[in-house]
Amino acid sequence: MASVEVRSVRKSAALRPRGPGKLQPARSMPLDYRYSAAGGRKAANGVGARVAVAPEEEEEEEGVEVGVVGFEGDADSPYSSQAATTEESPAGAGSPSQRDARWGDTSSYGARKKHRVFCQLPNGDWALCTVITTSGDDSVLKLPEGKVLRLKTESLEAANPEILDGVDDLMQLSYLSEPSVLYNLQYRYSQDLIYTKAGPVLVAVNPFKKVPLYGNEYIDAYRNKTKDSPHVYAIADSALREMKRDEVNQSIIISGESGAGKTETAKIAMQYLASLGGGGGIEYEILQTNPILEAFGNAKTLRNDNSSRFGKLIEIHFSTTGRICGAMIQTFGERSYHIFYQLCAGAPASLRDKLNMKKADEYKYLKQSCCYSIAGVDDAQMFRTVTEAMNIVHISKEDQDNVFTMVSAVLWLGDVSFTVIDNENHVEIVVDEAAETVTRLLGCSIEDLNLALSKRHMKVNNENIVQKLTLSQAIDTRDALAKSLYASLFEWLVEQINKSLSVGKRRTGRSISILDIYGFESFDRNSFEQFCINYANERLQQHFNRHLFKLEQEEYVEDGIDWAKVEFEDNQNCLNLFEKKPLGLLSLLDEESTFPNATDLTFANKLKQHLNNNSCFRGERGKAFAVRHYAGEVAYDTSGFLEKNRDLLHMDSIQFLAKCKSSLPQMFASKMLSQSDNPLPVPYRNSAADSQKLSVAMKFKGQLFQLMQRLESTTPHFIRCIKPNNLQLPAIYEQGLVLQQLKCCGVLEVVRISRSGYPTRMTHQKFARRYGFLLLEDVASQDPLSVSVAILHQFNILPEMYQVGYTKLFFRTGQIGKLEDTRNRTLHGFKAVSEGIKPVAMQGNE
Ligand SMILES: Nc1ncnc2c1ncn2[C@@H]1O[C@H](COP(=O)(O)OP(=O)(O)OP(=O)(O)O)[C@@H](O)[C@H]1O
Repeated sequence: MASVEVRSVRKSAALRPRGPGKLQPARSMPLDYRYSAAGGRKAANGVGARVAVAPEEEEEEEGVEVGVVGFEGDADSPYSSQAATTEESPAGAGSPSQRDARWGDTSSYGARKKHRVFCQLPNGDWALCTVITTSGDDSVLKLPEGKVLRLKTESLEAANPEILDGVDDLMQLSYLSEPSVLYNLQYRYSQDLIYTKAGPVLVAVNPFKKVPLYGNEYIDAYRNKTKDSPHVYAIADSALREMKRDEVNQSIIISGESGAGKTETAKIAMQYLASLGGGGGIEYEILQTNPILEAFGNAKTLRNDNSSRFGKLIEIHFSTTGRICGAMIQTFGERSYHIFYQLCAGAPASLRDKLNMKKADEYKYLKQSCCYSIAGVDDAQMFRTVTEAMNIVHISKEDQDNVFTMVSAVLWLGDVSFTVIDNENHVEIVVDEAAETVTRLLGCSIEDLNLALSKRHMKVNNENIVQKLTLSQAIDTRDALAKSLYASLFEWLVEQINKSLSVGKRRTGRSISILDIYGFESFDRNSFEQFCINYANERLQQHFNRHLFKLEQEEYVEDGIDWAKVEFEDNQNCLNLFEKKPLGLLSLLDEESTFPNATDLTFANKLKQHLNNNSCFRGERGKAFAVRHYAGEVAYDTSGFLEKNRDLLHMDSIQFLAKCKSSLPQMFASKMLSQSDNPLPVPYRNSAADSQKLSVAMKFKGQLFQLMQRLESTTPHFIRCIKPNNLQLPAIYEQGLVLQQLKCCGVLEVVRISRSGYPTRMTHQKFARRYGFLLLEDVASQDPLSVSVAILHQFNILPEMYQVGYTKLFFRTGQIGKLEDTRNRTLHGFKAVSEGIKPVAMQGNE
């Protein structure tokens, strides 16, 4: 979206911080929201169920032996034979076990002496405690810090035995309740184990400090498989292996809220791929795109000191030998900028003179935030890092100068001021240092600049007239020009980077794409930006659902294996609400944007008129409406929607750029003109209603569709980044905040389905071809199914760990990995691990 104002740099309404609890609480989520039974409502129950503990009772209970957790041999233990099942078990109404039955993981549960349980504290957090006694409906519990309290037994949640504390895959938890998951992640987080698997998904909790988990030693360990704990490296490694093994493009899809760690995670994944696939030098260039994109595309916001204001897909291409041979970056969305501060702080004297640079706090656009530095960041040093990175990705010195000239022009444009020349508030620009510097940097005359910013050509009743602009119109025109110059500059820069990384003829079609996209947003006030971001997240969620729930289960059914369907929340209805033609949110927005007399209020009324019966839509008072997103309900304020959606840079401004003598403005203008497929001759395309230019929302939708298409042809690997606190500080883990994010991305359902499902599959042919040589006999002439079954027997894969479908074998997690290890060891000439098997034939192997 080119809709973020330049003046929003480092602080703007759109980038306001998200304070604790700003995401909608369960109360405001859809009524049928799947977690409601276990989440917010229970908070009320838990707290309401509290009964005061009399001091003497406390005394008495203190005497009871605590601290020993004895689960072995206990009928209620998750380790008892019937409890080990992953199937849902019936449970008493309203009991925690019933609530958790939805997770399909709990056996019938009753609080027993010495059991560990979770109880909910008045602040809503869950605390792990020990049952001291149970009598009637109540249990007396001991909190970790020694306090004793009495609660209704039915408000308690079963806790897993100590042996499961901190397991590295949530799938291993016997009780998969919200408190268990929160506790497990917190347990690991407190030991700097920030990565945890949730079945196929990697959960990454932002440490907000350096953790000793990266670098060559770790990369080697994951490459050589001497480490297998959850890690971004492990995900990147799987992507690389699967790309080679299956000859299918891969994607690593990283999502999470602002400040959750997506960009860092993307860099860590790139680092691993560069290290394993590198050698030719291009990998270094790819890594160096990060400082450039961050300088021009990231800004300090109150939520994140280095917040990406754009989405990024980087496609890394590999040669047939598995070496990186190029990359391509696609960006989408809004952008704002560290580079202003870096240029002010770091430009060498000659450049400073040439661009007539001032200090950051002297520019109007930068003054508004009163925030000129970021703790721990040296802007001048960053400027040198950026220019060095530009050298590495082959952006010539001349082009670099042109880029910084534009950055300076944007800053100086903000300082261009106006004088009122008549009593109708019409204006002219003030010819001062600002105006003169802008004209020098862009290569135009003062007259041209004045004309562009103070007058507008209009077509009224087929007649061309020149309208003088009022002060506020002139300011808007100036800001729109600055914003558009910057947006064009960013786009151009990405194009140059792509040229430099271009794969050209070396392209093999094999690639790993890393997607770093802004997460779901819900603030007190949500505008057009949140509307677009949340729409994108609905699409991505559907991709996630499709791969982890829908396709997976469809495949089981199609292949005829024994499978009980697991329900999941499909967000198709919400996507329809956005995309349906002609009565979806986007179509209605576009239609209204083309009416000259339409206002944000008429738009809101139109939505209410047509969509009130849609279960995902709720009309609100005045200009507001709410959407029931998969992650909760968000209320949008339509103020500014139409203007932001039109986002028209007036033709006078485009023509002004086209006339400038500097090379970049000319290039930007011709691009803007070519992007517009308006049939009218240019001089007459003068009003918003005339323009056939794609609306911002439609452009966004188009980019999103392209992105989804690209992702659809890849095998996805998902990483969900979690922000443990809003303070950007280490060692603070806010349960409510973490839970909200886990809910937003359906982590618990994924674990549930993966635990009972068969995430790895392979056709009989491929399986026989790949592992057949490990059998003692010559299998070339046998049919693939018999060979497959023979392999399964040979390697003692337990019957509950796989299913044989019509066309494929389906495995529970981890089974193929064992076979793969054996295959690799055998291929490398080692003795096969399993019962002294030696290969007799190597037929059919790659
Ligand atoms: N693995 C990590 N190790 C150390 N610090 C981290 C890690 N991941 C994130 N951080 C810290 O958190 C900050 C925010 O991370 P990042 O910029 O990646 O968030 P983001 O999700 O991309 O946010 P946005 O959507 O606003 O761009 C980083 O600047 C860094 O300080």
